[in-house]
This record gives sequence, C-alpha cells and structure tokens, in this order.
Amino acid sequence: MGESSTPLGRSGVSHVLLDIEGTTCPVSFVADTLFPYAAARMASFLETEQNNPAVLQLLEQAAQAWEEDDEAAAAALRQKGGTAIGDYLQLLIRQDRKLPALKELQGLIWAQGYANGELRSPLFADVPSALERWHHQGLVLAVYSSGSVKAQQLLYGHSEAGDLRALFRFWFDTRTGPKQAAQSYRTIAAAMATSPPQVLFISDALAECQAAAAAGMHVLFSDREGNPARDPGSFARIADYSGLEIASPPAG
Ligand SMILES: CSCCC(=O)C(=O)COP(=O)(O)O
Ligand SMILES: [Mg+2]
Repeated sequence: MGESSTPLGRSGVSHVLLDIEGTTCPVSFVADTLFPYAAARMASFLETEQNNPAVLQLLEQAAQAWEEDDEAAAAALRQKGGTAIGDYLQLLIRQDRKLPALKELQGLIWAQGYANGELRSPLFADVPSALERWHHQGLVLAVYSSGSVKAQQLLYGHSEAGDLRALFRFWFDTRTGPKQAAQSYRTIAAAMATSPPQVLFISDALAECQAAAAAGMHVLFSDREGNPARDPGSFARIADYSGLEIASPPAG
C-alpha cells in the first residue's frame, strides 16, 4: 500500500465501499473520455429521446435545479432567456458538477458507447485482482460514486479486465445523498445491513473521506497517479491495493 500501513488486520471490517474516479479508475478516463463523449452527443441524444418519459423526467429535474442554481455562470445563462436546457447541461459537464439528473443522462449516453464498443473502461492495474481477492475472502464490496448506478455498472461491466459486476453486492450514487455528508455514509451502512465501523471507505476526495470518517467508517485516502488533489489530510494514503490485506470477516 501507500506511504503508511493501516491496521485493518483486526479492524472488524467486513465491507469495502469504493469511490470510482481517482480511486479505482483514472481521472483521465472520466475527464478526457467519458465527459467529452457525453458532451458531444448530448444534443442529438435529447433530440432522439424527446418523447422518452424517463428522459423528460430527468430534464424536468435538471430544469428545476437550474432555476435554483445561484452559481454565476448558471444564473447568467438563465438571464439570457430562452436558452435551452442542453446549454445548462453542457455547463454542468464543463464545471464537473454532480447533479444526479445530469449523471443519469450521461449514463444513458455512455450506454450507447459501451454497447457499440467505442467505450471500454481502464482500471488501475492492481484493482481487478484486489477486488477478486477481497470478494473471495468474503468481504462485501460496494460502490459509491457520483456517476449514476447505471454508469457504475456500465463501467465495471465493460472494463479492460472484463465484466466485474458480480464482485459487487451494492451500488450507491448521489440519489442516496451527497458524498460530502456524513449522513449519506450512515444511510449506506444501514442499506448494507451493517454499521459504519465495519466499513472501509476509499476515496480521492478529502471531503468525502472526512464525511465517511465522521460517520464512523474506516477511511483510506486514494492517492493515485494523475489525481488532481493529493492532500490526504489526516488520513492514511493508499496508492495500490496489492499490499492491502483486510482480515476476513468471521464466518456465518
Ligand atoms: C461511474 S463512471 C463516471 C464517474 C462520474 O461521472 C463522476 O463524476 C466521478 O465521480 P466519483 O464520485 O466516482 O469520483
Ligand atoms: Mg473520486
């Protein structure tokens, strides 16, 4: 593992909750491939899906968020008047804002790219074997990402290491709650029928690490090559899972 060793051997950890971008998957794939892929196809997707009730519902949610959005560029776009919701969605993509409706629309667009072979997700080299090892040990694996659950399942279902979805038992996105709020981690622990001290959370975002720790989870800060933020605060860093041994949970 990274610079420090973490005493997870006797920690009682039975669940591992993983962020995706900057944690199991390079930031560059999300920022330089996935986001531009969705941005380039958003207008034609909205045109094609204009009678799809699920898409219309997501657009209503985005329009509502836009009305309440005080951020300067969003407000300026609103004041222009008559501007299409597509322009607001493009703004959110450029700003890497994590609005759930946008994340679900992105997931629907990426689904087409994964299906036609244009997209395939790279994971950090140590990740697939660590997931296999932990799963084999009886640890419960779960995902918590700003990407929609559909997008998460697409990413792990079309990874360069194959379809890894079966290794995960639970999937959570920001419909469960913001990743910077301690309550979200309590909700996730409850949804997995466990308690926060039995969960190890790994993320590259310090605010997410702090929220999970405040809820009582074990936390490691993901310090991967290419991550824009490398300050771990008070958390132990991890750069590679090859040496991350987590004691198996008691049987039964
Ligand atoms: C699930 S793949 C796309 C990831 C994404 O859209 C994103 O915003 C990354 O956020 P994360 O919480 O995984 O760091
Ligand atoms: Mg992340």
